[in-house]
Amino acid sequence: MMKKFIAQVIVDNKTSNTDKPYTYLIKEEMLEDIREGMRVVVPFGMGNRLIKGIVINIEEYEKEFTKFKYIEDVLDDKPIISKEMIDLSFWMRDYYLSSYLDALHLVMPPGNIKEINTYINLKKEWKEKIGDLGPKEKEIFDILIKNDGISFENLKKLNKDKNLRRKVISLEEKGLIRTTLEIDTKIRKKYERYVHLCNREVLLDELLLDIDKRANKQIEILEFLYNIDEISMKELLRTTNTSLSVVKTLEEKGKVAIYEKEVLRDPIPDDICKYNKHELTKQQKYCVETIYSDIKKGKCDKFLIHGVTGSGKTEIYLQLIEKIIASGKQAIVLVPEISLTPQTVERFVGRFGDNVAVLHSKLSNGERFDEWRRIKEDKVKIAVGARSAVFAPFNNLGIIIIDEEHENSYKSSMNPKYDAIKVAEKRCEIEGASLVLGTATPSIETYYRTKLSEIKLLTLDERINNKNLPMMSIIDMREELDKGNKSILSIELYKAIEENLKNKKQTILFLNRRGYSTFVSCRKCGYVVKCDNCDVSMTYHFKENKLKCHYCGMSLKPPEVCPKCGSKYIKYFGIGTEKIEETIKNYFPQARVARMDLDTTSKKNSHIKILNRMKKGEIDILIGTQMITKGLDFPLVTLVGIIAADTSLNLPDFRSAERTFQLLTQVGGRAGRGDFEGKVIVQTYNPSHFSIQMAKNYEYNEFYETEIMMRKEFKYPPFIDILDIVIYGPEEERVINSAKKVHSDIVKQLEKESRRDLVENIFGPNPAPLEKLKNNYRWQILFKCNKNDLDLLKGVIKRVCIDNSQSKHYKGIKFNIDVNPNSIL
Ligand SMILES: Nc1ncnc2c1ncn2[C@@H]1O[C@H](COP(=O)(O)OP(=O)(O)OP(=O)(O)O)[C@@H](O)[C@H]1O
Ligand SMILES: [Zn+2]
Ligand SMILES: [Zn+2]
Repeated sequence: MMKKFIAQVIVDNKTSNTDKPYTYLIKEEMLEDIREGMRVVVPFGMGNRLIKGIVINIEEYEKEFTKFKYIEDVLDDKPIISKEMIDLSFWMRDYYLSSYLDALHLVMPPGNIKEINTYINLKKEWKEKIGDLGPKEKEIFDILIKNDGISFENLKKLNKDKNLRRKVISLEEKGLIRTTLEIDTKIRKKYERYVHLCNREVLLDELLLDIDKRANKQIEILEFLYNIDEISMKELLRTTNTSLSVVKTLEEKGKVAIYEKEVLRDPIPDDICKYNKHELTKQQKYCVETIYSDIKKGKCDKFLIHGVTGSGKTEIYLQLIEKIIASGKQAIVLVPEISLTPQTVERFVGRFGDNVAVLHSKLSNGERFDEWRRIKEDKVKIAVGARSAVFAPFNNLGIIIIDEEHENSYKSSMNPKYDAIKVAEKRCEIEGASLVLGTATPSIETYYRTKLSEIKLLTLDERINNKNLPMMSIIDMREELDKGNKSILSIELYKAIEENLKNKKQTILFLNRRGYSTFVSCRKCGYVVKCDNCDVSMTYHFKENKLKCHYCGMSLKPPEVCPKCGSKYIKYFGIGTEKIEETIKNYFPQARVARMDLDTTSKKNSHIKILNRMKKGEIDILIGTQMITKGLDFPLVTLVGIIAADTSLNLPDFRSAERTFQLLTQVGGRAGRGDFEGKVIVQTYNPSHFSIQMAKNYEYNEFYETEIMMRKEFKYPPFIDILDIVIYGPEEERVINSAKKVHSDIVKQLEKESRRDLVENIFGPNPAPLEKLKNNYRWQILFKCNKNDLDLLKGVIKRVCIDNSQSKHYKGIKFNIDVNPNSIL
């Protein structure tokens, strides 16, 4: 039997019963053109409808192959995804139980693959090289001359050459054309007019021969252009101080060419200052050298830099990256989305300039695609971004650095619900790169792995210039009430702010909440205003005098009297940043106060503006939520007040102690970074809690030891894995019945596998903590399982839920599966 080649293709068809690779035969003449990671057109289904897909695997095949169809066409001249990234996405699909398409989507160029095309542009110098072309190539090139910028697909309609693709590649190799991927979005590309000389081969005198000697401006422009490659029209007019009409005249005379050129949308502001290199401290130097010597030896190890706040971790990253790119490799830096502040970006762009691509969620689709392409085409060496930057399509990755590794925003809430740290680790293994995690407050899971020697620990226990960590004092708010102080500020915090203002220093006040007050309730009967769709309490917003649901966005006018008992004593409880702002302005009318939370920063750049004012010293007191905990480095901040530590302590989550410790340490770490001692004041109703006491004394190791014991005792990660299935849908009864069916099917399957022992660690089905969300009822089944059993359990869940999701039992029902969720709300 003859040998043939087959390709596995994932087709772009969004129903889950087609979510598997399909096998296609490759025509012999196509074999040389097709690679893994390229897009193809294939006949699909009964009617052989032509659809697009992506090749994930090519192999030889010797068995019966008559039942397979042939690939119709190849759409790319180069793979758009590397083999390594395909492997990474399949690993994600397996680990997080997602679909092929969802997993592939993450590693693909942004946007819809249907909208991506290869475009062909002439290079400026094509005239000089046209001599080398054979007759067939010449034929193709003639089409290109008439259709500069044509898509590959359209070129195919104009030229039926069987080897068109190879000829185009050859034209590119000969330097006549350039091919680029481009996305056909509705977003307009950005073009600018450019000018260059038509004929550069002649001497300048010859060029000026037929120009009137009195046409000074024309001569000046030609002389100017003679010495440069090309220039944008705007700049030409400015530098030569001429008008457009003069350039137009030269165009008519055939001296210069005016053409449109695409300029890449560049999301990085131009006014970034240079960020100079620091001479490393001994501890910093030790980190850089240890990690780099490892990399030089070709090991691809994992490191945790545990460095106290203000110990100069960023400088370590920067100097490591410098070495990595000098060796010809590339670097990815992940930072939490909310720390993608100008301050962070400035450090990377200020050091490496144009070599940096910045990826964040506020990019437009066009900007995102351009950044993706700059990375893919090796125009930049460094990508800085939030979670999804872990998929930056570098071809020769040397290092992935993850700053603030303890942050929960590295876990995605969309399918696949991946953890960027785990994915980074996997990617480093696949591509032979090193992984560096950094934080002042390592997550319990990561620190545990340093104890197991899976991750190498590097410690920085000193701040730069030996600055002291700020003094932290804990205020018992119950005692304040006993003393008759009903204000939200303790006496100590009040006095400290007053003093700080007098000394012309800056203060940060932190609150783990937003809005004016958390909820509205009746003091007489206890009624609480809740959202009808979501069954969660609604939040009162003072300025608009409205109640809002933070899940579905519904808003209401607050009731004047209690809807239930008619009493007038319906009242606003709790405090929010707005309320603090009001109180502070009352107490300190002379102070310049600003507030930073989701409400004040929803407009693009507004949060940058607030931080800039802070940097310039135009704000005395900054009030904020989570947004102000991370990465900020303002030398004049000497006082940090934490209004209520209890909000994080009382979260219904096994990580609440860890979160509280991290929060106090991180927020506290914003103080005293300059030349002045810092001070932190923590207000709480629970002052003796170990997370608060140990944060006060900066005792990370003690905190870790206490917490890890509890995790072991109560069976939590890192000792086990947690799996969470939420079953949801619009009809309550169907949801409950489905949840019960899922549960009993899983139990049956486990019995079949002779693993009844696993059943005792299944919790539920129960109503989920958020029982109703956006008109869906939600039930939940939780699993705690030993690491060794995770694959088995996932296999069972896959069979019971995913493979059956189209069955009639589950009509109108959806499953939300999360492997090691951040929280189970
Ligand atoms: N070797 C050095 N010499 C002098 N200054 C330095 C040096 N390294 C870093 N710095 C400066 O020290 C300050 C603190 O550094 P950086 O912000 O990187 O700390 P960090 O460890 O990331 O802290 P955090 O975890 O709180 O964000 C910065 O202003 C930085 O410019
Ligand atoms: Zn009432
Ligand atoms: Zn709602």
